[in-house]
Amino acid sequence: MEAFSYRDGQLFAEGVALSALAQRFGTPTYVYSRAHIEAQYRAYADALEGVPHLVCFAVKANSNLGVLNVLARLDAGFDIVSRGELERVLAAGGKPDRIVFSGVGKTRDDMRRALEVGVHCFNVESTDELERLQQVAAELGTVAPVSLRVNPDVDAGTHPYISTGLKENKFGIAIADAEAVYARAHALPNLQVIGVDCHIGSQLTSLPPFLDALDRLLALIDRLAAKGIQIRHLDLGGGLGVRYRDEEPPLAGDYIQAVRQRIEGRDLALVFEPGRFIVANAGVLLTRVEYLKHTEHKDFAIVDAAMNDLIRPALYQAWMDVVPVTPRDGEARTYDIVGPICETGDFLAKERQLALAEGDLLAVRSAGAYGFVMSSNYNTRGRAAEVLVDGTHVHEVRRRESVQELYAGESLLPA
Ligand SMILES: Cc1ncc(COP(=O)(O)O)c(C=O)c1O
Ligand SMILES: N[C@@H](CCCC[NH3+])C(=O)O
Repeated sequence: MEAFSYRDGQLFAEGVALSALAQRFGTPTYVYSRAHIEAQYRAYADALEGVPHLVCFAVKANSNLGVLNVLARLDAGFDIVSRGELERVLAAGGKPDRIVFSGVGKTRDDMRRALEVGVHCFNVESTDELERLQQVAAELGTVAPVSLRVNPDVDAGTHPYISTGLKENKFGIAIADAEAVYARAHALPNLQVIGVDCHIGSQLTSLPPFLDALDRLLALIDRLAAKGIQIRHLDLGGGLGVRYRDEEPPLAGDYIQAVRQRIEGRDLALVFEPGRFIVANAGVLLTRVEYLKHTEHKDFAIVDAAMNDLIRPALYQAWMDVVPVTPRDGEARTYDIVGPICETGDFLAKERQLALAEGDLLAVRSAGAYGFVMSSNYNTRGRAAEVLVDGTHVHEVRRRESVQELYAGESLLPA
């Protein structure tokens, strides 16, 4: 579904004009659509009907409590990578036994807390992590449910920074070593092997890499079964791409159908960890043009959002659509849309044809995933507000960071 659309010459988020949100909350502000988040979650959950499953939203994509709460109310699971994400999920009403804990650097403290609350599964990424988890679980007198994140060595065909399933990446346990590590996990008294998982990369726009990885994991599951190690769930991670510009990623329903066909006849539950797919197109970053600067070589629109608010263009040269909230008549020019930060890399978009005037509002689309969560205070800029639109209702799910908050917690040296 389209969460953001034009009516009466203005861009709306569901039933609310973005111009009204800018007036009420100021800019820059992230705006999310509840209906879109729900529809995207359901695209997974509905396609999985009839198979035991968990759709664990990857919290790293958007950890706003309001957003997590929308998903918790749908009984979603969550994929976390830190103690902070764990506490957020619990605060938002997520159930601990629907949480999978991923990440290559889990600390003892992370493990203790996750065991105390009773997460569904630890996705273990190395032998040393396995030994550490055994120790922590033994100290607590409990048993940790584990899955090994296997690196299947398939090329996800995505940006190298977000490709994770090749053997040169830091993630997971090489598939060639997996059987030995499973045997070790099986032998440790305070671990219970329940699953196998992989995550080969993000923003995948075709099915073959997913299915290739799946086939390798199924073969592994068979080899483990022959050794008496029963795998109960198969976690295929996240990674399903979305449309930023003209990509045509597979439909979630087709992806899941293809997976279901391949596991037919097996006694396996399915786990997925979608992040971007659920929230990317549920959000925009609303920003205002501060200045138009025309130089001999270029036209710049200097806006009040910057790379500290949305780093994807600077970090990955990601192309994100920028549209006027209230399109105006007049001559379009080719603008670079840049922020106020003292870095040449501080741009949101390059060479866009727009008719603009100072004070105009722009929306950076597809900003619901890896937007606010990757923001910083660089240049001592307060972080943006976040609001969630639900029909004609508006919830301020995070207020703008104040100037005072920017140095709270710091101190001068003693006199
Ligand atoms: C282990 C794991 N699961 C899930 C995700 C979510 O990925 P995406 O947002 O591409 O669905 C990631 C990030 O790529 C990840 O590292
Ligand atoms: N942050 C990346 C995705 C990273 C995925 C995390 N495993 C992006 O904005 O596209």
